Amino acid sequence: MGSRKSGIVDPLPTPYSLFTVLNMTIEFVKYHGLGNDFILIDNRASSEPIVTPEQAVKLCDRHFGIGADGVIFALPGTNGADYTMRIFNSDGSEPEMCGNGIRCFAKFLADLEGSTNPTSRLRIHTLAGIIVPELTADGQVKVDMGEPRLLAEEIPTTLVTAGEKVINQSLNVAGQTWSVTCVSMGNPHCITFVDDVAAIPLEEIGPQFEHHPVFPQRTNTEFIQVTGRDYLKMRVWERGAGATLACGTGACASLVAGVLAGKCDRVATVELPGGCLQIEWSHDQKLYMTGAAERVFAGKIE
Ligand SMILES: N[C@@H](CCC[C@H](N)C(=O)O)C(=O)O
Repeated sequence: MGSRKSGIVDPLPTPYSLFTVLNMTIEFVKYHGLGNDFILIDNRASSEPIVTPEQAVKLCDRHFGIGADGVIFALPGTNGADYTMRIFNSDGSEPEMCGNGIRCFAKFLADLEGSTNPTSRLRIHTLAGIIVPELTADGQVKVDMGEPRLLAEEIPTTLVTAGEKVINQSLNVAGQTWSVTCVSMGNPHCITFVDDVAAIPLEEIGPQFEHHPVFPQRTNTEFIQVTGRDYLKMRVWERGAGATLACGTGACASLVAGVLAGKCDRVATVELPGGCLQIEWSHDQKLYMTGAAERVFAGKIE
């Protein structure tokens, strides 16, 4: 930015205020789930997000905007659901689902509705289907995340032929062969087990997994170190958001991959840089994720 190389001057960023970008006043609340942070917008008066993907990129900017991994909209429910959740990643792309985001969403709705009922369960319509979060008595949120999908076309990936599963398949990334397992939680995940998660050069290899040609819709990538049959350490490179402090769908997908590989039990703690999630792959085949979601602050762009 603004640097001089061989006589070419790169343009400096054009200054902007968020109000000029949006051209309207917007109220928002910032939440995080284990440091995976989101701007929540009350969009109940309209069935389309009131912010465009391009505007969301600017809201998420950590230097010129509010700063977040994504923007989440609370829209009216459809097909019998109580609400609809839509989300834009910080690069403006729209994922099907977000695990940490839906816990924040449940807290946001409780705040909007003034509900403190610890047993309230909501049916939330997402692009990954109906997801059911529930506020627990200890202030956490437990989410019925639905069933994982394992077929190549459901991920989607071309790593194996349609109808097959990707379990411990070789994938060449950054000149290295990785053994990967792919799981969809509505959104795509590529999981690889490593001896030491701390040693993974995430910023360097994360983008190479994300944009690998075998993933036509890109992918989220999880690096997992198994430290016990009920304890996984995870680092994540998220599609459309980069290295984040946590990923709820990624933690669920990683537990499934661990069970399929015979490396862990069906109930485990997943430790992420931002904290821990409790994940269960129940015998009804559904994933249940339990963890924190915290309100950070409320604001108004004007
Ligand atoms: N952080 C989220 C996942 C958000 C979506 C992801 N970046 C994608 O594009 O699929 C989570 O907690 O699940």
